[in-house]
Amino acid sequence: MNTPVIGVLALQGDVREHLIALAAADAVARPVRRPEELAEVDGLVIPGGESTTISKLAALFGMLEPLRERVRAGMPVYGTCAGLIMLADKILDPRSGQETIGGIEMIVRRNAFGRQNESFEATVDVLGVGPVEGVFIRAPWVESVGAETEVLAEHGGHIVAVRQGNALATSFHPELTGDHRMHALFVDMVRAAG
Ligand SMILES: NC(=O)CC[C@H](N)C(=O)O
Repeated sequence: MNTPVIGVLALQGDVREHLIALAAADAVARPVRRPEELAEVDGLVIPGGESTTISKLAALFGMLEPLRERVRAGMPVYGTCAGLIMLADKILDPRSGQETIGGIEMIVRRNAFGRQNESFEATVDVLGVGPVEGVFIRAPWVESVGAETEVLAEHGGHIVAVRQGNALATSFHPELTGDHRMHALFVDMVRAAG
């Protein structure tokens, strides 16, 4: 594959920052809102924001099933924060009616780091990448993972980065730091899948 085309799910959340980070990591990046747009990308980033809102809008825009299908078919996907929640097979504390795309065998806890610690930065050692500065904003953590899920990083004894096949997810926001190594890792995954 030459330059991979990577979409950023643009229903809600910090879309622009991901578009910039992907472009810096040598991908062609574009927003994706509709099934026709999803069909044209080689990989997809699901940004942070509010997972309940993203879930609602994905259903409203007729995107939930197309997203599930493409993830099931092996399209590389990277979820950050609320995006990680969207990739979980199970949410421990969902709002009523809250749906996910799924794809990673894991159970996640929303807003897990608690009120005292709603937003913070921490250095996180990511397997295969090294130490990165993680920005956590009302972040989830991963309570437990299945046999096929690889844990890439922990913070304070909690899982904050995982990978299963072509699906990557982090509790933190790498798009806010100007360090594009997590996006570069994902662009490599998209290239390898093509
Ligand atoms: N920064 C974020 O993406 C926050 C996630 C949010 N707390 C949620 O449950 O969706």
